[in-house]
Amino acid sequence: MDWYDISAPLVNGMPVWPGDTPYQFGLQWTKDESGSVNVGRLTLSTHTGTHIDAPYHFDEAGKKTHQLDLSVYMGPARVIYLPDCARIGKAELSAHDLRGVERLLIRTDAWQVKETFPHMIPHVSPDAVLCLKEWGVRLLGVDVPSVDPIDSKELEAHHALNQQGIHILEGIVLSHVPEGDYELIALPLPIVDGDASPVRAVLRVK
Ligand SMILES: N[C@@H](CC(=O)c1ccccc1NC=O)C(=O)O
Ligand SMILES: [Zn+2]
Ligand SMILES: [Zn+2]
Repeated sequence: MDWYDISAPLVNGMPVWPGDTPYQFGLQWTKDESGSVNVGRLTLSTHTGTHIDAPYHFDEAGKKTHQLDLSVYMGPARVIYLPDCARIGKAELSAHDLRGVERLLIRTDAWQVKETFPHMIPHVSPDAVLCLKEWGVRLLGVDVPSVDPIDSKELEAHHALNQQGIHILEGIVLSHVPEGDYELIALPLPIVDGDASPVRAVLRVK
C-alpha cells in the first residue's frame, strides 16, 4: 500500500451538520430513459463529508473557495495520533516535535459511529494556534466535522486559525492511518464565491 484514501464516502443518508442540506445523489436520466447515458445529479452542502472551509465561511471579508491558494492543499503532511483527547491544546501538541511541519493532520478516533453526526468532539483550543503558527503549520486537518465544539457560535478556533493564516480541513478519515510523514493531496473544487468545498483527500506514503 503506497497511499491511503482519507476521504469519507459520499452516500445517501450520510450524516450532515444538524439542519444542513441532506446529501443526495441520484440519476437524473438513466441510460434506459436517455437511450445513451446515465447522468447523475448531486444535492449537497459544501460542508459534506471530508471538506475544506474557505475563510469566507465565517468571515465576510475572507477568501472564497475559488480564491484559495492550492499549494496549501498539496505537499508534505504529518499525521499524529491524539487518542482520548477532549481538547487539542498546546499541552497535547507539545508532546510531538512539530517544528517545520507544514500540514498537520490529527487523528483522534473520537468519531467512532460514522453513521451519525457526533454530539461531542475534541476541539482546537486557541492556545494551540499560536504554537502551530510558530512551528510553520499552514494547514490543520481533523478527523471530526469541525475544529470548534459542535454547538459553538463564536467559532473561536476557526477565527484564530484564520488570523494566523492556517487553513482548515475537516472530516478526514484517519482510523487506518499510522502516525508519520506523508504527501497530502486534498484539492477544493473551484466553486466561485464558495464558502467551503468537499475534497478527495489522499496521503501518499513517503
Ligand atoms: N463550522 C462548521 C460548519 C457549520 O458551522 C455549519 C455547517 C452547515 C450548516 C450549519 C452550520 N453551522 C450553523 O451554526 C464547519 O466548520 O464545517
Ligand atoms: Zn466546514
Ligand atoms: Zn469548519
